[in-house]
Amino acid sequence: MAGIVQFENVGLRYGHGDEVLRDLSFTLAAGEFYFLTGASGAGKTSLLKLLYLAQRPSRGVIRLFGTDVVTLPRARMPGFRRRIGVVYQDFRLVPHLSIADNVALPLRIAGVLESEVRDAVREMLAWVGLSHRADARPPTLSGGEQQRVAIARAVIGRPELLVADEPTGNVDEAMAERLMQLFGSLNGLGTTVVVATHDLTLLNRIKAAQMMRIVDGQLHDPTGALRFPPGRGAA
Ligand SMILES: Nc1ncnc2c1ncn2[C@@H]1O[C@H](COP(=O)(O)OP(=O)(O)OP(=O)(O)O)[C@@H](O)[C@H]1O
Repeated sequence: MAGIVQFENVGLRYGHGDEVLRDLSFTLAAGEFYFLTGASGAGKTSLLKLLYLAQRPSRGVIRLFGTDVVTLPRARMPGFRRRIGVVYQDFRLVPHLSIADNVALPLRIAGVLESEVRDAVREMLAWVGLSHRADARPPTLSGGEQQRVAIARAVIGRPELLVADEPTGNVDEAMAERLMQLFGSLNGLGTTVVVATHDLTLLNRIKAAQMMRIVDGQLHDPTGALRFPPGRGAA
């Protein structure tokens, strides 16, 4: 399958510090499901930020949907970002909007008919078990509930690429299973999914998933190809 994301010798440093990501070269295939694992501080969030265009690399080439995004003019960034759903580690909900309006945001930005927006929001809130909180404001929700809203907002527009940073860090095991099913369904519809997590129990929930492990800022594979867990074989 075609590469939806290509990194070539990518490095990232913040300010004048040492590089926190080094020599990243890999391709993500369209329609695949990837887990990104690694110890705290290894660089998972930094790598995801490069993927969802919140950060530019200090060196190297990143191609997204076939386009070099490192040299992309700022004016073209929003068009690219709309093709990517993001579940931020800190949720980033809009505090003065209701839960339903937060979830509706990607569809409203895309100009979807209001009657369709309402149906889609109702369906999404039911999926994440929050139908009864549709009119609440984010600050009145628990951390786990806010995380579920963030997930509903990220997936509702069926993005081409979904990037999720510890998306089940605040929910119980049953909800984590349900959310992984949701990601799996989206993946079944063609979305490429990248989930960063510490939670190794998640990895077994998506049987066909591929693993990327980051160790101290480097993908743990000297060839730059994606690494698979022992016993699963190579790509
Ligand atoms: N904005 C920043 N400015 C300076 N250094 C940063 C910044 N963000 C991250 N870092 C550093 O980059 C390194 C990688 O951090 P990152 O958040 O990507 O790791 P992580 O694997 O996502 O960790 P965790 O699992 O704890 O979220 C760390 O050493 C961190 O201190």
